[in-house]
This record gives sequence, structure tokens and C-alpha cells, in this order.
Amino acid sequence: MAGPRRVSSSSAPSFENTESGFGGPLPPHILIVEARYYEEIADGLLTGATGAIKAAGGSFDVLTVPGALEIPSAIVMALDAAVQRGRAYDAAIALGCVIRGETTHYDIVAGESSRALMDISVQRALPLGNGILTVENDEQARVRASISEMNKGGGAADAALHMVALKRRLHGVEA
Ligand SMILES: Nc1c(NC[C@H](O)[C@H](O)[C@H](O)CO)[nH]c(=O)[nH]c1=O
Ligand SMILES: CC(=O)[C@@H](O)COP(=O)(O)O
Repeated sequence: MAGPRRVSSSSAPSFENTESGFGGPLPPHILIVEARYYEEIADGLLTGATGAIKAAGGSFDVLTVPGALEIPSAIVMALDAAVQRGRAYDAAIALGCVIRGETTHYDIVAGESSRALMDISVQRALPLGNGILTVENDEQARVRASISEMNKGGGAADAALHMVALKRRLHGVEA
């Protein structure tokens, strides 16, 4: 079976490389909102995401919330506060982990966090990387958070950076 096409950190646009078409004087400024419901998983996701942003020459702020359900509202609050402060974010990255339990609560946490993130991204035309794992068990989470295995935190950051570059191109902004 063919696997998903992955965008690795190395193929993500570098904002320092003018030959790539993404380079230039505007390094991306990224908001990361992480839910640390599962501490070890959160560590891996954050390491992956920040590594990808650094590799692309970007900067970031990290906000921590209790669970995945708090991520979307924290993103909206932080975006608005950043505009008020005079330095808007170019993108947001959501990091978290939802592991199925015994009840239907999994469906609420996984589904509603994802739905709200999509709403924010589409309504605000905001480049957004969704790095909230939605898994059946601890082992699936561990493999996906590990930067030497599936590195989903890095993947979410790469997706956000890709969309920043796309948005800038569409607006005729030299990145
Ligand atoms: N079960 C998980 C949660 N649940 C907590 C919610 O996200 C939320 O914080 C609570 O309902 C209070 O509003 N959060 C996760 O991130 N991961 C889970 O597996
Ligand atoms: C995803 C969850 O919210 C989960 O941790 C809840 O577990 P349970 O369904 O056993 O209460």
C-alpha cells in the first residue's frame, strides 16, 4: 500500500534561502499552542515543531493549555493579542494528544478541537498546522511524537510553514 506523501523538515521552505523562492527578509513568526495532557508526548511534539521552525529560520512563541479542547480558543486569544501588540503571527501550530478511553469523550475532544482549528484557519485565512495526535493507545502516541520516528510535531510545523510561503506568494509578498 502506498504511504502518505510526507513533507520532511529538509524539504520545507527555508526562509533564509532566497533561491528557493521562499527566502527573503521576513522570517516567519509562529504561534505554538500545546496541550500538555500527556507530558512526555508533549515534549516530543514540541521538540519536533520548534526544530522545524528553527531549521526554516523562523521564530516562535509557545503557550501551554491544559487539554486539546482549550487549544483553539487560546489560539484566537493569542492571535488577537499579538495584533494589538503590533506583531502578528504568520501561522499557528496546535500540539496535543488525545488517546481513546472507555467513553465517548474521545470523540468530543478529538473532533471538536479539530473542527475548531479548521474553522479558525479557514475563517481567518490563517496558516495552521494541526499536530494534535488522535490515537488508540500510548504506543501509537509515542511513535508519532518521537522526532526520530514519525515526528508529527515537525510535520505540523512544516505544513504551517508551507502555508505561510503559499499565502505570501498568493499575496505577492516577497518572503
Ligand atoms: N482526554 C483528553 C483531554 N481531555 C481534556 C479536555 O481537553 C479539556 O481540557 C477538559 O475537558 C476541560 O475543558 N485532553 C487532551 O488533550 N487529551 C486527552 O486525551
Ligand atoms: C480522550 C479522553 O478524553 C479520554 O482520556 C477519556 O477517557 P474515558 O473515556 O475513559 O473517560
